[in-house]
Amino acid sequence: MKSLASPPSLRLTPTTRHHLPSRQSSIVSCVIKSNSLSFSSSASGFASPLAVEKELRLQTAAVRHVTGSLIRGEGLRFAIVVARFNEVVTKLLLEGAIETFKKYSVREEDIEVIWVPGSFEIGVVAQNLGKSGKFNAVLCIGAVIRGDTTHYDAVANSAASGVLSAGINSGVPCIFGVLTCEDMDQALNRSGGKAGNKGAETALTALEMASLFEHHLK
Ligand SMILES: Nc1c(NC[C@H](O)[C@H](O)[C@H](O)CO)[nH]c(=O)[nH]c1=O
Ligand SMILES: CC(=O)[C@@H](O)COP(=O)(O)O
Repeated sequence: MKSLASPPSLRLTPTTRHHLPSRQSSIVSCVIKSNSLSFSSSASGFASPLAVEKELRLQTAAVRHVTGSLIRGEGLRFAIVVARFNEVVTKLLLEGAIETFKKYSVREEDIEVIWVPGSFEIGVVAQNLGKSGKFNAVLCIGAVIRGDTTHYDAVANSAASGVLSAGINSGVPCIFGVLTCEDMDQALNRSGGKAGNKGAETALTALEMASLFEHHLK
């Protein structure tokens, strides 16, 4: 029995039995388990696993897969909206984001940083920047940390829906880099501590989305 990795376009139900027409007009039976194919027979009248593999490749070769690239940052322009609230955290997230942009060949002069009082204010500014037509993506950075009241939920949810609306209304990718944490420890862990730097991670998302729009969706 031979097993081969399933191409990404073949998302078939686990353990479903499928009949695949072969070029010699015989029928091949195979069982698809998660991401691999197991062929049940090679008796006469059945194509060999190799023939099936070839067949599958032929069937999926025409499907176009489009993703943004992380290796073409040069020439892309980014705005970063940063909340001053919990600045000790947001400054670290910002540093992570800028370092990442530079690592991926984004020029310093193509990065603009705009400070706002708190995460609640990010959305309206992101939308304005998106609509300006000057940027390929807008990265939004903030840190919402739970206090004693329900204020946390209002700010965190407004920040998320504000950034989402900004992207949809402007047609420019607006990336959500706002931490929503239970306490300062969690926030510091995510801004260069034990859990990495979410600012750096969201910069990668911004690069991928900017490249997707620039090279494929315009
Ligand atoms: N508590 C947090 C805030 N609160 C401030 C709001 O974002 C806003 O500036 C104010 O309500 C005026 O509109 N902001 C954060 O970014 N993080 C918080 O934890
Ligand atoms: C998450 C916050 O907005 C925070 O500053 C508010 O704290 P509290 O809920 O104690 O008023």
